[in-house]
Amino acid sequence: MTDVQRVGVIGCGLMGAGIAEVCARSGLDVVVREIDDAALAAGRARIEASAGRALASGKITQEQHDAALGRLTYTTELTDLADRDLVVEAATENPDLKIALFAELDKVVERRDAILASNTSSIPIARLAQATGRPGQVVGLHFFNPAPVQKLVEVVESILTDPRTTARARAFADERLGKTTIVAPDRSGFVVNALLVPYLLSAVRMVEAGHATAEDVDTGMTLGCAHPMGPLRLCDLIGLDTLLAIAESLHQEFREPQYAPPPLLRRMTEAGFLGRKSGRGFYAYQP
Ligand SMILES: CC(=O)CC(=O)SCCNC(=O)CCNC(=O)[C@H](O)C(C)(C)COP(=O)(O)OP(=O)(O)OC[C@H]1O[C@@H](n2cnc3c(N)ncnc32)[C@H](O)[C@@H]1OP(=O)(O)O
Repeated sequence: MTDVQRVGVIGCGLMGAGIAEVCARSGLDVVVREIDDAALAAGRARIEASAGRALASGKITQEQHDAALGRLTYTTELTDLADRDLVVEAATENPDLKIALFAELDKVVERRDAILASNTSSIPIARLAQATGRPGQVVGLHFFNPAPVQKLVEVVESILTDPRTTARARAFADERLGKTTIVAPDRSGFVVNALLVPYLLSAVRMVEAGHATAEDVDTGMTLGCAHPMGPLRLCDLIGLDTLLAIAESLHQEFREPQYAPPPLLRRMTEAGFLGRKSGRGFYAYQP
């Protein structure tokens, strides 16, 4: 059984918002922390839009919708996470930022056996753990986008993680959030991205080389292989900046050409074509 009741979520971008929503819809008390008021308001709007969508499609009742939103508190102060049983960090994929956050969290979170988790998809959990005085309590909880829809959570155990923390993190995600967990190694890409990213990068290279259009690649994979969405739409959903960060991390770790980010991915990211979240990636999106 899980002993987690009070959850903190750091970062309310694509992933943080989804994770906070999943936790609130599972009956947990959730404090969401963002860096400033504007980011907080944007994150809140993201959560409310997604919960509204679940309500409109009949997935949840009006009562469940209202109760879930009522369980969320928004703050810009990290100290408001002091009484949390579990914190999931879902800030941008910047190692220095995350290391600094874990060092601060270590000072702030009062319960010494609280679980300090990261949703990182590319930064070693052991590196984050070492920024704290309780490395055994640090674990990866890697959700998939959109978090309210995708059933999987990778639980990433570092060489410093106490196996009891892994077991508690799994119980939390399996029993409390109703997800299915797999235990993944603390190496870049874990399990899913190690397989998925070379495929996505291959699709970008195909478009870059003029081998096929984005539309044709996507139609090929949705209708030919029954994938729910084609690889270029999926790049746009993940965010091209996030995909670039993951590819760079995989390439740095393994030095294999399959992980090398194609120049087109870099140029698009530099130009601010980040996919759905910026309104333009391989496709254009309505705001
Ligand atoms: C990069 C990493 O580190 C890890 C990753 O995240 S890798 C990315 C993993 N994700 C994927 O591979 C996504 C693959 N795609 C899909 O699963 C689906 O295409 C999709 C769920 C995104 C959209 O599904 P769809 O059938 O095309 O669209 P749609 O009918 O609008 O949505 C299906 C359901 O998902 C829900 N949904 C879609 N997008 C959502 C979102 N952003 N937030 C919340 N719910 C969402 C909808 O409400 C809908 O629910 P109902 O069936 O109850 O109505």
